[in-house]
Amino acid sequence: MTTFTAQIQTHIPGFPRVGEARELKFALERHWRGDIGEAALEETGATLRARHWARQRDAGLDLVTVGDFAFYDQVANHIQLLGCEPARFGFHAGQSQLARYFAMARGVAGHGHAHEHGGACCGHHDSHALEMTKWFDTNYHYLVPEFSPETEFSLACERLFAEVAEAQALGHAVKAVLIGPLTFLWLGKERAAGFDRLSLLDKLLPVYGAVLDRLKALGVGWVQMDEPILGLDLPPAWRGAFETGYWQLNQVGVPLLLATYFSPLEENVSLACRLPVAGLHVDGVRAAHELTSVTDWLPAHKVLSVGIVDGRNIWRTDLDAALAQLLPIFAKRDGKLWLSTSCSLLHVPFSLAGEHALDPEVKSWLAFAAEKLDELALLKAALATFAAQAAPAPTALSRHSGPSDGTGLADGAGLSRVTGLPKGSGLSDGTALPGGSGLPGRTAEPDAARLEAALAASRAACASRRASPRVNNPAVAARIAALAPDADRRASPFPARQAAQRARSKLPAYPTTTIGSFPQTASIRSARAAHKRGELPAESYEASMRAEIAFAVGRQEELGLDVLVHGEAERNDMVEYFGEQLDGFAFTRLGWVQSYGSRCVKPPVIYGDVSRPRAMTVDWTVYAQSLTTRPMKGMLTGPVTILQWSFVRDDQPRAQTALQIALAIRDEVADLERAGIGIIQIDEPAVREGLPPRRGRWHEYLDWATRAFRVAAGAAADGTQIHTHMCYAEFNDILPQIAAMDADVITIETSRSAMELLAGFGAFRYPNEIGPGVYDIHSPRVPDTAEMVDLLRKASAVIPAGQLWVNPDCGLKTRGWPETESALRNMVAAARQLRAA
Ligand SMILES: CN1c2c(nc(N)[nH]c2=O)NC[C@@H]1CNc1ccc(C(=O)N[C@@H](CCC(=O)N[C@@H](CCC(=O)N[C@@H](CCC(=O)O)C(=O)O)C(=O)O)C(=O)O)cc1
Ligand SMILES: N[C@@H](CCS)C(=O)O
Ligand SMILES: [Zn+2]
Repeated sequence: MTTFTAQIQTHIPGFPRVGEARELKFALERHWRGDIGEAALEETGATLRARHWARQRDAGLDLVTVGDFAFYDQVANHIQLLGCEPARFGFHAGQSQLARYFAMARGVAGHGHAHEHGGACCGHHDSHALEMTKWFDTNYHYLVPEFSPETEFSLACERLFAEVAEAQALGHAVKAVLIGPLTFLWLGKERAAGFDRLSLLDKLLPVYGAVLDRLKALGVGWVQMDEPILGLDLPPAWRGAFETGYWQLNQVGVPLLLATYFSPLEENVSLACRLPVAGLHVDGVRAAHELTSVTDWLPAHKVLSVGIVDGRNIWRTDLDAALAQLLPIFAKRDGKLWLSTSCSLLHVPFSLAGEHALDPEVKSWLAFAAEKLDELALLKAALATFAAQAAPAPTALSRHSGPSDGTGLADGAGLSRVTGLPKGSGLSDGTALPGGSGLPGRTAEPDAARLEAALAASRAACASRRASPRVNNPAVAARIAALAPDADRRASPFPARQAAQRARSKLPAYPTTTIGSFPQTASIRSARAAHKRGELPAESYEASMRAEIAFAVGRQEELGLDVLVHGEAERNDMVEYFGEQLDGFAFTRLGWVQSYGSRCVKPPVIYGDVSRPRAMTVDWTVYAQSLTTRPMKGMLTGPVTILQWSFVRDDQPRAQTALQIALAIRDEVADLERAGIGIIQIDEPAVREGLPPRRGRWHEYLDWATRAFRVAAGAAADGTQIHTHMCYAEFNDILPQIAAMDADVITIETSRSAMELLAGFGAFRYPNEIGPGVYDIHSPRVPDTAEMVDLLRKASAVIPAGQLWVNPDCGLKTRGWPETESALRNMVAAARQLRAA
């Protein structure tokens, strides 16, 4: 067994950094408010790192990961490490590196305040924060590096090396992690026309070399180089650059583990396998079907790290299935195998330990970051045990390193050809063994009984999830089976609907509206927190939310907006709020996941068929409408966004889950309509980020995703105006599909890409009405009227004026009231100027 355990190593690509109780969030916000200094913030960082490394070691992992911590974002860390901070932040002598870092992440306003984050705001004094965009298909936002022909690189920050030393001083075996040079360049954006950022590679590689030299000098055993772009459609020049780049980096002589995740490698399998590195990590969940070819192609002297535990979702691993997958690979790799999570655990919550309110059955189906560490340790122990039982020494396993023989196992290995598991192991008989659920820790090698009990507990949980009556709801299945083929079509085409809606609402030209949320003030949040703690009765909580709604409606009337919103005071989050009210969803108490900087979200868990037991938004909306004679816009989150920002069941296609959510939203639309609401917005900001990494699969996704939206909206009468809203992404490459969603009005974020996006909409001749965001809500800066008039004039040049709406880029929940009111006042004035002209 010792021989096998020595050859099986466990590690993770990264760990959540915000802390079990969001300690980092609170420390950051205190620091930004000026309540604590840098030393105290640094101390929080060091405490969290130490705790998280201890977690990894105590769970039994062989290596702890260093370099995954960041005070704001891991890409921003690399911008500082590699010395390519844009010069515009007015850095000055004596300014600390951390202050420079936050300036870059949050912007520096000329008027003495920091911006919350990116966006092309404050262009006139050019100190706006770096843009933020989605990290691949996750709900995490990274800061976008900026590149131009003048960009220079240098080893400019000691932080990574200090963290390595910190971990070593604590006695850990360290694997450092870096974003690889190709992925770093790919994620950046060119700030000069006609410039190709790949041309910077020659300048960048020596700096990576210097970083690796330093890590080597520190005695780091392994460096994980994250290159997830190997799972994308790469232009040939980028593929070629991997060969030259890694040849150069390999010269340093520190073992490199090339890490890919989120997507299969496909045509890049052979490239990834032959690069001159010491090991390759692959996503064993999303690229499970490639495990055999990678196992076959990867030269025998290299380490294969299989990301067998899902780092993107929260389901407990089916350990039997995982072992069945691993055993043949293990045999082919001569017993030398690394086990890991598919990707960094940044994307899952910290631990299930505090989830006392979660239904115990559902809870038993889940594994968050801490539990996933235990799963890895368990898989290692099981694999070593089975291998030891099957053969006394690794030499008895296959030495075969060529293409698969089909069985995946060497003759004489003594493993069942059906399951890949040793006969009598108890793994393949499906019986749930009694015993503790405690998974093995590092303190002692788990004895056979403990291992068997832990495996049995895992098996029982997976079996309970498969068989549970709460997962399948026959009424939902019946409704989907009976869904009319034209359920995704409105009764009439857009021109007829537009006429009916204009007759009903009688809005002026350039109608003004907002995207839905108004400031989520500290008093709103603390009222909700008190209510959740049981200290504020439901009636008092509801009364205070009604007062907030009345306040927001009053302000909007006073500002002269045309289409009002209730302001979303009662919503903790635009997805979680709906998840809490839908059947088939579970929600957590502490299941926070970092979204950007200090901001977190708590994604709900979709574990079963989705249905809507009762109306979710009607009372609040009707109350808001009762306060005004102006149209009140109902506010819903769309099916694709609810799907994308939740943890989704993996036992049926995502398309099916999206359709179930769509039917629930469809019923809400019908209820709002019946209650007299004539304008309903169905937000779909996450449509773009749901696109599969490979373009070849876009079509299939866009078909079901846009249909889900149309099903949600499809029952609305012609005179009911359906809006949708999108933000946080570039949309120009999916304009036909956005148009096919057939919303009557789309409000869309435009300020980050200036009016580039609108040019796309204009060129495409987007057929319905559009509200291009006329100001960036991510900054407290108040844009003046002239600036917004200018943007609207530019918009009118490409889109017929009769199609245009006037609104901010996105919701105002992260803003304060003073800047919100001033900005909206200027926005209404801008619309009036255009009308007058
Ligand atoms: C539009 N965006 C969203 C994304 N994903 C979502 N699921 N939701 C989104 O809105 N992805 C893309 C963008 C990302 N943008 C943001 C913007 C803002 C936040 C944010 O502000 N997050 C808050 C948490 C919001 C929340 O859920 N609040 C709850 C609980 C609040 C809380 O922590 N309460 C404390 C006590 C507070 C007190 O005053 O006593 C507690 O419970 O301990 C609520 O309002 O009830 C954040 O703070 O990070 C996220 C993404
Ligand atoms: N209605 C939501 C959309 C955010 S993308 C809001 O206004 O916050
Ligand atoms: Zn938005």
